[in-house]
Amino acid sequence: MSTEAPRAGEQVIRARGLSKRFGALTAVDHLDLDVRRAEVFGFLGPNGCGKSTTIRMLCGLLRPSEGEIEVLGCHIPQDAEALKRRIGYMTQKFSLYEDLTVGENLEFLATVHGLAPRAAKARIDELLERYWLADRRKQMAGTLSGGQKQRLALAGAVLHKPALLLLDEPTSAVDPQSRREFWDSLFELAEAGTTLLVSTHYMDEAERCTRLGILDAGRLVADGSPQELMAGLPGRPLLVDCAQPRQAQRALEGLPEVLAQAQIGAHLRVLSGAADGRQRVAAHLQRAGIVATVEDTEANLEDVFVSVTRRPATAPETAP
Ligand SMILES: Nc1ncnc2c1ncn2[C@@H]1O[C@H](COP(=O)(O)OP(=O)(O)OP(=O)(O)O)[C@@H](O)[C@H]1O
Repeated sequence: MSTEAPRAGEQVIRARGLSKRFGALTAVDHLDLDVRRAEVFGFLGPNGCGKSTTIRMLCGLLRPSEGEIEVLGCHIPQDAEALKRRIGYMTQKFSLYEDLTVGENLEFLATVHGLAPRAAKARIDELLERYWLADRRKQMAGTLSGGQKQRLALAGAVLHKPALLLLDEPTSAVDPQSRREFWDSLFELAEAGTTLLVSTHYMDEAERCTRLGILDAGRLVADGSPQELMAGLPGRPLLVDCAQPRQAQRALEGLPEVLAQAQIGAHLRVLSGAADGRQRVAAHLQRAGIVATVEDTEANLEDVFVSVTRRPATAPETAP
């Protein structure tokens, strides 16, 4: 087991054949995963596809049914205790002590991590400044706003300067401004050499990742940089603008030139597998009596998501 901090380009997470079964349900199904130092690796996938289960196995919190895991040179689950001192883990529930003040939450964590009192005080002062919480030090954590709780949870997760930070939907409970600020903080950490694995349902967040893994029903169905994944789309994306996108979607169902389609807002996005897909889709809609304009459009990550999972991405608050 290595105790050194990983060097640039060095592998931080390596998983092979990772599986987790809960009774008859296979939540994670023979997953291979490689994450290198200072990557911001985004984990995407529909609800229930196995993201949290995978993250919990990588942290050593959940025992795999099958497979090998090596994180920061630690073999999991054997070296799970040693690994816990070198990683940070944060979930959407934030895991704060609501009846302790902001300062007391961090002091408690400093004790857990065995920081000497003087070093703990300096580190806590630094983190309270960095995450705009200095004026909240004496406030009960339970009375903080969602964005403030999120910043306190991040401060707690990085208190011991972990080499790897695993974040499970850390932004699902906060507003768009707090989400952007939170991601700026994540990039600061990555620039300083921290490796990040973060699960999200937000495509704007996924676009900011250096690499993405998309899970579907426990399997890794896509892996690459956002640019690579968009360049590798199997068809051409089309934007269908019409008054009844659902009706248009039904009319196009089953056509051989339609590889995938999803309603995004008031539009229908169609992935066409034919060179003359735009004309064919327009003609088909016209024959079905649907008034629509069909345009070629730039590929985006939503198209990638739909093409590999056959479902539109759903942000947590809009999930069924
Ligand atoms: N302890 C458990 N016991 C039984 N089933 C479980 C347990 N934990 C997770 N599951 C099941 O495993 C599957 C994967 O769950 P997981 O939480 O990993 O998905 P997810 O991708 O993180 O979902 P979401 O995006 O909704 O958070 C789900 O069907 C879930 O119900």
